[in-house]
Amino acid sequence: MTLLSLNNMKTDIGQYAVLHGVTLDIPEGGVFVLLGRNGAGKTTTLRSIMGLWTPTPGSVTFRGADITGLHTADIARKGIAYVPENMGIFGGLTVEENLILATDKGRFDQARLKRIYELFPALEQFWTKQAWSLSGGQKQMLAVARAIIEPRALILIDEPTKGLAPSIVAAMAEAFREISQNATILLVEQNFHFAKSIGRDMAVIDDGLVAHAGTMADFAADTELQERLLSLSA
Ligand SMILES: Nc1ncnc2c1ncn2[C@@H]1O[C@H](COP(=O)(O)OP(=O)(O)OP(=O)(O)O)[C@@H](O)[C@H]1O
Repeated sequence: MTLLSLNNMKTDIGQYAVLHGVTLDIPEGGVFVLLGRNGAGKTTTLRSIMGLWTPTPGSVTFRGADITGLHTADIARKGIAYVPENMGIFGGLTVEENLILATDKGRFDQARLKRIYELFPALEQFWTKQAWSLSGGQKQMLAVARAIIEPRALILIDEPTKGLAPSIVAAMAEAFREISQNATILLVEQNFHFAKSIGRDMAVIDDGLVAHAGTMADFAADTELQERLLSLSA
């Protein structure tokens, strides 16, 4: 079943046309990966879904309802969370404060909190530490934890592995597999090996358009296509 549909999204940033008509269906469940070269329009696609840019023309349909042009907070309340590339955490606040601010009602659901501790034990360990003092990987874990502190159907995550050590990347992959049992993850990722290890479906954005969409297994097996669309050799 389709969870999110992007229909001919054209997004301008100031005077620049960045997306030229992105059309894509994201099925419910699992990890869907958006790949593409630098500057292709992946972040702009996530921001257009989240109402941080408004596609004109074009539309975003979530669970069958048109959410184009809604305020970001209203889009979040409909069940979409966003982990931006800069992570959006508050360095001067503790881990606990960062998480409580991400709750809907200013209090924790203890069962969800327990699950977050299981996924990311470092967050329990550093519960009272200010976020600036965490490592890069721990900050990323906090950012993802903020996105799942309330039940959300769709979690948009922008380049979570950037600059992280391989052991942290592996832990992140494990966490994403777990999270995607109960939610859909739309992941922008430059690390193709990471993307390949967790993605079920995928698309490549190139120059503001969807250049390819299909299963990750098929794409991973097609080195010629990878080379053409990503300039990668597997
Ligand atoms: N605020 C902005 N003002 C002007 N141009 C922008 C702005 N944000 C993005 N762009 C331009 O839009 C294009 C797409 O950017 P976007 O961040 O969506 O790409 P991306 O595929 O996510 O790439 P990257 O991996 O480098 O983040 C780029 O050419 C970028 O320079």
